[in-house]
Amino acid sequence: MVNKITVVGAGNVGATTAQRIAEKSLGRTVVMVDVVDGIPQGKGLDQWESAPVEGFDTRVIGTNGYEETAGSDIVVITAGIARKPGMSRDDLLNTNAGIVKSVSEQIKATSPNAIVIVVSNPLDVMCYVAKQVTGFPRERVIGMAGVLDTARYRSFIAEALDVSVRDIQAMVLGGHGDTMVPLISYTTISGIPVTQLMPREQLDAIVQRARDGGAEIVKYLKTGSAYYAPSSGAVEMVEAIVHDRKRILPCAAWLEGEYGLSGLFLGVPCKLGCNGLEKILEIDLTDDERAALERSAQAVREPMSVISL
Ligand SMILES: NC(=O)C1=CN([C@@H]2O[C@H](COP(=O)(O)OP(=O)(O)OC[C@H]3O[C@@H](n4cnc5c(N)ncnc54)[C@H](O)[C@@H]3O)[C@@H](O)[C@H]2O)C=CC1
Ligand SMILES: O=C([O-])CC(=O)C(=O)O
Repeated sequence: MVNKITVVGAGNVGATTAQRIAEKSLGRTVVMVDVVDGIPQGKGLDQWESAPVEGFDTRVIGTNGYEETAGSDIVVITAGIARKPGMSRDDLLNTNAGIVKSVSEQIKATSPNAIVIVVSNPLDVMCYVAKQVTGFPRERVIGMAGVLDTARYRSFIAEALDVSVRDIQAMVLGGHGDTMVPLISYTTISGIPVTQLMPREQLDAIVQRARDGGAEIVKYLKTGSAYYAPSSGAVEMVEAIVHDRKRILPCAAWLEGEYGLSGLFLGVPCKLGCNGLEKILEIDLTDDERAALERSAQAVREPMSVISL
């Protein structure tokens, strides 16, 4: 385990992330920070009181300031507003850019060596804000979206084929929005190409459902967006880093020429280990997949261009 993991934002995603980190004993201490007085303190205490039953020794604390977060090994940023029915993730842009900017300034000042995992939406642009404001190298600013989008895609395929989710290998690349790029050519069931087990029409419907996966939950919840699967996604990345697993996971990474793209965050296959982003894998894509990735990049560049930092 590492010494300290901070989760900024003690709302739905943040609090669930903190509890999952504690239950997996990934850090000696988990610090939850939020601007609302009492919420991180109350949730942190409540989580710590679950420790004797769950059997973890990770101390969970909540605070409104950054003193207790000083020297964190990993910081997960979940601060920001969530969308409601009828909104796109880009509708959160201005509000969340301000929030992620102020959070990033605090992280830079108090945890200058941290690896930052961004969750706040619109994800790819918020990663850019965090990287610009902290000035951290790209190895230490990584976005969570691909793991979630892929988990949704995998869960739908497992359900349709009535097989274990464990046996579905897949990757969803691109931005975390309507233009995300599920890679059918790399989707296998224990090594068997999915196209051998499912008619193309059914697969296309699953791809579309995965793309709309966030909106599907928003429609049900009405007051906010998904948090169980998103927190699982963030914690899978934390775990890969804490245990130096060298996992290959789809994450938002700052591109410097990979896939012919530069100067933006986009979901690509990444190797995660104790140094954070250790490598971006450049895999072969079909012409359609490459074109879809380029469209997705364009959809990230547009909101990026209107924010001022
Ligand atoms: N990347 C992804 O795949 C996903 C991203 N999200 C995004 O994560 C964010 C959080 O979602 P939820 O937890 O459901 O929202 P929430 O509303 O339940 O929690 C957000 C929390 O952030 C806090 N906050 C606001 N400003 C802050 C600041 N300056 N410092 C610290 N805390 C601050 C709020 O007080 C609130 O407790 C949203 O932007 C949402 O769109 C959610 C799910 C998946
Ligand atoms: O849909 C949203 O706004 C939250 C999110 O990013 C997701 O659940 O994929």
